[in-house]
Amino acid sequence: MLDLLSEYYLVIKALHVVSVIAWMAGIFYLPRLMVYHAEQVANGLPQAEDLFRTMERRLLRAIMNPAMISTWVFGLLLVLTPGVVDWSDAWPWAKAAAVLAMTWFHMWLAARRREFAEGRNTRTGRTYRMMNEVPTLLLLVIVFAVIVKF
Ligand code: HEM
Repeated sequence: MLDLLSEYYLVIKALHVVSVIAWMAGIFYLPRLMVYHAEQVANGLPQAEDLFRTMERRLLRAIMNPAMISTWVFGLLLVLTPGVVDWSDAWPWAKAAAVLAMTWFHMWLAARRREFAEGRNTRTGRTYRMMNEVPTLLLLVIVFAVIVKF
């Protein structure tokens, strides 16, 4: 099994990066949709709500959830590959903390999506704009961790 992981190391890493790109695309786009959604409702223009709800549901279910799962699966396979992660370095710990925070952010967005779907959103467009900065900061930590390997 470990031999197989070593043999397919680069293929698994490529699949990991492709999954990461799809996950990040959604994680940046969904809060943006929520900014416009919250502002439309606040401005007394709820006509487009059904469209926003459909876009938010499809983005989360069809792209973000599968992409998050495959990022985790391929990432954990990389962790299990002999010689890839040395836990006495700092970078795997920094990356693990940032990846857990990214997963929490995904869950936070999923909970907000449910509120929008049920007409229970209480947050303003400004809040979603500010929350949009969270994945940017986490992405910086993750990419520096895996590339610079401090
Ligand atoms: C979800 C849990 C994750 C796990 C368990 C994980 C684990 C790993 C591991 C072990 C590597 C191999 C490092 C190497 O070959 O030296 C790797 C590579 C990589 N990961 Fe992750 N990762 C996860 C999520 C993420 C996320 C969320 C991002 C970006 C937002 C990301 C970006 C990358 C990149 C760009 C590489 C390639 C680095 C290189 O080839 O130098 N990973 N990941």
